[in-house]
Amino acid sequence: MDTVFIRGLTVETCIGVYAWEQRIRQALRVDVELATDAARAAAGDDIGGTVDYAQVARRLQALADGQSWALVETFAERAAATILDEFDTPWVRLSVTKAVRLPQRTEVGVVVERGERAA
Ligand SMILES: Nc1nc2c(c(=O)[nH]1)N=C([C@H](O)[C@@H](O)CO)CN2
Repeated sequence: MDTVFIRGLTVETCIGVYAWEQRIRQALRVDVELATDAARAAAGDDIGGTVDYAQVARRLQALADGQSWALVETFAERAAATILDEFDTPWVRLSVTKAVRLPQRTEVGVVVERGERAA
């Protein structure tokens, strides 16, 4: 199985379980891997034969812009479902990372994997 990936995409959204977090926007780092057939795309040398990672990145920012969330899990789940629904891929792994103070600056987050991964 081949993958297209996006690493280190920063999106801003309203996210957090505390009331103060629902009044601000915070940055999330999103890393995405999605299944594709790189040989098919390469044979035609055509963006139509693969998933356009630029379109995926724009869609994820639009999702982040359009709603507020309590949990990073919720954003990750919705982002994975959106990719499977709207792009030509059967499988996605998506990692969402948030910077917090615990009390020192720490990265936290979640990884979800959805769909069927071909052999
Ligand atoms: N499993 C999770 N635990 C926590 C989350 C979360 O989204 N998933 N969120 C918070 C707070 O919003 C925290 O990030 C504020 O700094 C705490 N635990």
